[in-house]
Amino acid sequence: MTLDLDICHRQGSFTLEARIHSEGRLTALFGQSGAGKTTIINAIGGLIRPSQGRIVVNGRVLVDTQSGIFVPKHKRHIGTVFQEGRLFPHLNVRQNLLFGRWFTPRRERVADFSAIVDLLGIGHLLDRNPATLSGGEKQRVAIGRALLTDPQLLLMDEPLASLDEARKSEIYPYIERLRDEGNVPIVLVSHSVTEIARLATSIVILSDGRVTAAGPAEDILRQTNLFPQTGPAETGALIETHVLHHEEAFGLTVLQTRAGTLTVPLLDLAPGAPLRVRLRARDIILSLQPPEGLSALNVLPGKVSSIGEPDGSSVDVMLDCGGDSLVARVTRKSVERLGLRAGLPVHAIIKSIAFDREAVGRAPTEET
Ligand SMILES: Nc1ncnc2c1ncn2[C@@H]1O[C@H](COP(=O)(O)OP(=O)(O)OP(=O)(O)O)[C@@H](O)[C@H]1O
Repeated sequence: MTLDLDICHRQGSFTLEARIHSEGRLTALFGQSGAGKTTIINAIGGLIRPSQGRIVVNGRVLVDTQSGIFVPKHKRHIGTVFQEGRLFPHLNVRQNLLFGRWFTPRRERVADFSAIVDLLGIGHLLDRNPATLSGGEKQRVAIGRALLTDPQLLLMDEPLASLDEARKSEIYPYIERLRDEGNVPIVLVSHSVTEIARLATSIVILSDGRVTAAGPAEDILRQTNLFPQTGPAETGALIETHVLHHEEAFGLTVLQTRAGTLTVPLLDLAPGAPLRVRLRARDIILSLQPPEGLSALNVLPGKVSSIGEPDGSSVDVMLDCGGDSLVARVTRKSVERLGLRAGLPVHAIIKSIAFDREAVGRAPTEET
């Protein structure tokens, strides 16, 4: 899918001036409260009319203020999922799911009800009333309802914001499947680094109504300075791995990366399954020698590729570990003490705490 958006919109004292080009299957709009994320979603969905500019989805012009084009909301074929699922309380789950269909002419109905129900794991909920569902279940039904309208694009405005961490972890795999198998590109609004690291293929960062950075998720997340609020704590590298084998006696799974293996808590996946692993910059320690007598199980050899600008007492050290780009956040003092410089061979020691559940997700599969 391609999304081309170049708009200017004023609302009150706020001005949005955003230009976005994305080919990602799941494009995350990330930024602090008030940055303009929802305004962009509303402009794409047709809820607001931008003061100026163009919006083109998959080559179809939805808005072009110069030539007076403004496709109305109901003709855009765009599905939206909001923070609160907004299910109809008087309809059961099946009726909620089918509701969206009523607005799609019969000949244009392509979405397969059972396939969507299976994808989202909501088959057992069909006769239930929304009031009896958990927050995560409600959101899965809301996603299903949006998909059944046969959208060409799915907008998700902080769909997980009202859920606790456990519910979020429960729903991530469904969004990953949707991203990889659903054939509907997604634009997701989020202000959680954890969420975008897990789900996004492309990231657009917004600040005060402007795009401050945009690109493939792995390129953006490595630049911890782009995330001044949460960056140093949460950002880092995304690497693609696959399951090598399990060590069930120890409750562990061994993953293959380009530079070596990583051992993580046992995963219920077959050998060969592709995975995306987030390695946070703050969870990586550097050593000049191969470490010995250490409890950490994960050590990847590599070399320093560059050293970032200091940020207070810390600095980001970019590493090349067999072709995987990692980033370690260390103190300036360590840089000096270890004599770190581009080209120097090092060992990246990854703290075992780095592998909490939400940091290990399914790797986006190639678009077909
Ligand atoms: N109808 C409106 N009239 C005037 N100002 C508005 C209107 N709607 C939104 N704004 C302002 O526009 C700015 C951007 O709002 P927007 O909802 O797009 O931000 P956001 O990045 O989605 O924030 P959040 O993460 O809090 O949802 C904010 O300063 C908001 O107060």
